[in-house]
Amino acid sequence: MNQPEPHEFEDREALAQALSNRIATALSDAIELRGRALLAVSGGSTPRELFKALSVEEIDWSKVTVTLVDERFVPPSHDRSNHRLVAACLLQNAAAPAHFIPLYNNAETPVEAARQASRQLEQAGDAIDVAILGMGADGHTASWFPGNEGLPELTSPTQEKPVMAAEGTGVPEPRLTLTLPRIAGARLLVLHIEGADKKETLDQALAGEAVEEMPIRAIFNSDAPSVQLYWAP
Ligand SMILES: O=C(O)C(O)[C@@H](O)[C@H](O)[C@H](O)COP(=O)(O)O
Repeated sequence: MNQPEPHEFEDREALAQALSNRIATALSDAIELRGRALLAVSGGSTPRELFKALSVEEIDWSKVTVTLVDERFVPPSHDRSNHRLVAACLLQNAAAPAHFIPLYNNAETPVEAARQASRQLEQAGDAIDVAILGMGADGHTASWFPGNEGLPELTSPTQEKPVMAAEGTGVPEPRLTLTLPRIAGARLLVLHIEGADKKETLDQALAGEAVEEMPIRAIFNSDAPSVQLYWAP
């Protein structure tokens, strides 16, 4: 199992600032090299301050495409929508001109929505320049939930679909999620977690093997670049 490279901060504000600067530099480098940049962010509650810091970074956001690592199967007007969070906190200020690719769309089923989102993502570039992962207290990342019967497909190193539908026990709505090869292929892969409890969860994940119990292990078992771990208490 590959160990992450740790970056620890005294507080969450310092983390948000440092991580925002690092992402902005990586996006600028990608624009310089390839003329465009692709950023995939997670939702949930952790990244809110990071998004605000990132939204005022002075880079050429018109050349940046933002998408989601995962999404809840709800429209952007819903208060659990990750699209809504990103629109409110990240696609603002200097970042307003960025292009956004949603995973949720008007398709009737999550499977069809995933198919449509996959098509759009395939047009956005061969690899993600920066992917930011979060992690839940149960060891899930993206929408790869413990015990989900679709997990082997979502975390297969040979999965060709970039986006798939997913579910989790006790998770209120179906999900749409990037699959392992798309995330592991990111040029810069960051795990952003906060609080002592999540650090303990991560230590537990790094100490074991069973992906079905703690799906984040699939990342550390993969040939992803060294995961950059950003943590603050
Ligand atoms: O939509 C989501 O819920 C996610 O993208 C998910 O994978 C998230 O990163 C973790 O559940 C951590 O969530 P918190 O930051 O809320 O703890």
